[in-house]
Amino acid sequence: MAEENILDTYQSSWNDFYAWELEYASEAITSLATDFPARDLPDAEDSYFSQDIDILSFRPLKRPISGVPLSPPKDLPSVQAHPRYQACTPSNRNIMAKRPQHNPFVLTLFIPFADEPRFQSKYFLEEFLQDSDYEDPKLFWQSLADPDHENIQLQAFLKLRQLGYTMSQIDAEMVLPTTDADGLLLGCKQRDLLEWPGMLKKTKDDILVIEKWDVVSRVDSMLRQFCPFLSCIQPACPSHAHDRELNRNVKPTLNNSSLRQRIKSACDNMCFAFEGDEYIDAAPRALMTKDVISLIELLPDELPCHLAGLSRLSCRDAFAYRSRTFPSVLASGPIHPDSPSRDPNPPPNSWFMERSVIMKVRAINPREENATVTCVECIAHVTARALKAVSFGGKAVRVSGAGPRTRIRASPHRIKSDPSANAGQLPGNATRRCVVNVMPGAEAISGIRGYGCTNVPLQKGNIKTLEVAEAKYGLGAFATQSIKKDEYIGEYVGELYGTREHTSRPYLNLYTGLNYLFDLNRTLALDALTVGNETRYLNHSGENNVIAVAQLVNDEHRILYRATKSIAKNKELFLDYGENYWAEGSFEDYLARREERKNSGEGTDRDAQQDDPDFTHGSETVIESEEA
Ligand SMILES: C[S@@+](CC[C@H](N)C(=O)[O-])C[C@H]1O[C@@H](n2cnc3c(N)ncnc32)[C@H](O)[C@@H]1O
Repeated sequence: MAEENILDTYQSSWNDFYAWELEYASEAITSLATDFPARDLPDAEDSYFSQDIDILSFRPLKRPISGVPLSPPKDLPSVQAHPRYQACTPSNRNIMAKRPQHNPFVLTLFIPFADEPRFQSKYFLEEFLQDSDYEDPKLFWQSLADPDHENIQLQAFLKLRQLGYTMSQIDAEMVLPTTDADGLLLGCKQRDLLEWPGMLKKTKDDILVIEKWDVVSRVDSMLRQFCPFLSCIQPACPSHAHDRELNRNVKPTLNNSSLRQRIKSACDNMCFAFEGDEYIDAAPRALMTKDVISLIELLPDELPCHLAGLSRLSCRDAFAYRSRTFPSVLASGPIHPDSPSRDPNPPPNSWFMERSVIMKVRAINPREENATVTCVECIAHVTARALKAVSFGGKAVRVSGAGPRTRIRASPHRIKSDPSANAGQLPGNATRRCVVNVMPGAEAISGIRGYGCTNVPLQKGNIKTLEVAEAKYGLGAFATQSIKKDEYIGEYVGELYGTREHTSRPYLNLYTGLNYLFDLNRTLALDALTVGNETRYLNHSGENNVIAVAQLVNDEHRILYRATKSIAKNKELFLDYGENYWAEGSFEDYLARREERKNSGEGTDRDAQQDDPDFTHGSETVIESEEA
């Protein structure tokens, strides 16, 4: 009986959801199916779009789960698809590609272009298998987890709760995924579930009856599914890729001064780096709720900047509430003798202030020792204590006074540089001093040469709007306004991965004739095939009007596009891809080389590339320090 009721409830949730969702999805997709604007092109006859265009049409859903009959959805309109492009997820920043697994099972959902004989699926699968770093991997079909199911199952669960079923009764029938740690509620893949008319909304009471729906479980599940850096919402975020376990019942090991030592960059103007201990009493009491206290108790050594992201407090409030929760953190010196705050190479005391001051004192000549300058744009509530060890041009500077007209003095001894600044393959002499949120005047001095941080436009995201339209070589990027010489255009973003990983990508690129790979250096590449923005549409020309420049921003190696000459409105933007880009020739050349190697027992083209120190497959960049 219980099983029947659960099935019925599941069925009705399913029907309600799809009665709404198909129409919603249809509207959303129809609104995307716009025509590209027509342009007068010199070679319109070899237009890329003379090829067949697929028609995407919706079909009624099959029964998605055995035992749950569905009422057929109503017919939906056909939508004309864009020309044959693989999906491009708009993104304003790089994301880490999935790393190759040391796993005997290589999973695939489908083989792209499998119905086209020229594609040669067997070769693709050979390459695809090499994406695993396991010696003898085997290929498996992967079943697709539909995100809609989470919505429906959660809805059914809430309805059953309302009918008086307990969690263990629901679990016992095994119709819905179980509610334990790996089950429906805590294993939920989505943070934001869709809402539809008539759905049961989770009220505060509903949340309370779900035994594990407390802040500890939520944080725990977030740590398992998303970036371990709590305030970051990117799954598999490249900048914060480190493992972290959730500690329970732990006491803080860092006092406030150790926390201050740990901060390498301020999160915003409300960062605790700007506040002294006097703020602890001044912070508003009303915001210090039970959930906030649970969070602080759960993560007692978390930086306030991270706690702020999770608790939706300002960083300085998170700092104040931590100090109130654990009054011992006010003591000076490590709280425990083995405290991790005993960093052998702690960053300079006023690391953050160092950066803000550097940007404001551009009148100083870095070669001039003992010059006294006035810090004209220092943030008003900077304290003299925080400014005691600032540096400029590699020289330590002394500070006297505080506030907007703080005076700083250069002295001949060098300040110790941050030991992690050159970790990884970072370009040239790039440094990471230029952090934009703390430099209100930075845009004014973000010139190409001379004083200032050239990476500021990247950090600010001040991009030029580009129009993507049909061009001589497929789609191209066009200026929607005139762009001046040396102006910043945008950032080339994509999936970040090792040049030796994802060996099946180049095969696909050669087949489609569309290659969005961009070598960052000899070991790292960006691929905008499935994740990117308008800059992926810049075509190649030897007479380019744009160059790509590698820059370092907050520890990350990023690609900035800049105009090399003035570009009039409506003109196409071109980049010089460099010789290596075209080195592999056509798909047919590649297949012929491959056959030849196979017959002579020499292995694949990829093996040859691995042995070739000069092999690269992306565009070339200019490497530039972020401080000119
Ligand atoms: C980074 S994408 C540029 C955008 C591309 N046109 C599109 O439609 O998505 C690079 C691809 O554009 C095409 N392409 C760009 N410049 C070209 C050129 N000068 N000659 C021939 N093909 C070009 C090639 O197919 C190349 O793999």
